[in-house]
Amino acid sequence: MLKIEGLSVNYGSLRALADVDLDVHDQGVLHGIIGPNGAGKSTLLDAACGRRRPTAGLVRYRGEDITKRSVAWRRRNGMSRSFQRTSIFPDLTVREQLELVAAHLGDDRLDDIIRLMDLGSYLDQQAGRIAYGVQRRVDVALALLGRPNILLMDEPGAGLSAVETLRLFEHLRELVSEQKIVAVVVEHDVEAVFACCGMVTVLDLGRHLATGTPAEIRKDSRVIAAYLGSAA
Ligand SMILES: Nc1ncnc2c1ncn2[C@@H]1O[C@H](COP(=O)(O)OP(=O)(O)OP(=O)(O)O)[C@@H](O)[C@H]1O
Repeated sequence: MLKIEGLSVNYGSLRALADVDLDVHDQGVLHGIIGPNGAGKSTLLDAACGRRRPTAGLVRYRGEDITKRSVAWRRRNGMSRSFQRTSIFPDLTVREQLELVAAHLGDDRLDDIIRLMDLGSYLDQQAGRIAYGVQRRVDVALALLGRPNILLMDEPGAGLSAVETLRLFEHLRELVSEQKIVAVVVEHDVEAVFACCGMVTVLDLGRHLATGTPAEIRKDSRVIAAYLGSAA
C-alpha cells in the first residue's frame, strides 16, 4: 500500500532522513513509528503525505510512484493525515464540524466514526471547550472522514497522560481493525505503541533501525542501545 524506498530528506545542510526504506501494507493493523527526538519521524510522515519533497528516493502508493504528487492529489486518492496539533475549529460544536467535513467529502459514515471514536456524548459541546483528550479524538475522526485507504497520524497522544494515550490507542486499534484501513502512527509513548500496534518501525538519527512486531522490537539489541535502554 505505502512503500518508501531509499528516502532522504535534507533541511539545508541537515540530513533529517537518510536512505530510509519502509513497507506498510497490512490492512487493519496499526503501524507505529518510534524513535528519539529528532529521529526524523515527522519528516517521514511529511514526505509520505506530500508536504515535504524528498531529496532522494521514492514514495509509492498502491504500486504507483507518487513522489511528485501534491498533498491534494494524495488526499483525493485516499491518503489522510492528522497532526500533532489538533486541527479542529474551536467555535463550532463537535457535531457541526464533523458534519461540515463529512458533507464536504461526501462521507455518509459519520455515525460509525462517532461511535468508534466514542464521541456521542460530546456532539453538542463547543469543540474548543471539551477536554484535550477528546479534542484529539475529534481530530482523528476528522482525518477518518472521506474514507481514507491510509491514515497517517503524527503523535495523536501529544499532551495526553499515559492513561489517556493508551485509551486513545485502544480506540485507534479498534477503528483501524474495523475499517480495514492501513494506519501509520508516530508516537513517543512506546508503551501505548507496544500495546496496540501490530508492527513497529524504529528510526534513529534519520536512519531506519528496525521494523518488526512489538515483541521483536523490544528485544532488538540495536533498538535497546539506541532508544529503549533499560525501559525494554
Ligand atoms: N522545517 C525544518 N527545518 C529545519 N530542520 C528541521 C525542520 N523540521 C525538522 N528539522 C530537523 O530535522 C530533524 C528531524 O526532525 P523530525 O521533526 O522529523 O524528527 P522527529 O523524530 O519527528 O522528532 P520529535 O520526536 O522531536 O518530534 C531534527 O534534527 C529537526 O531539528
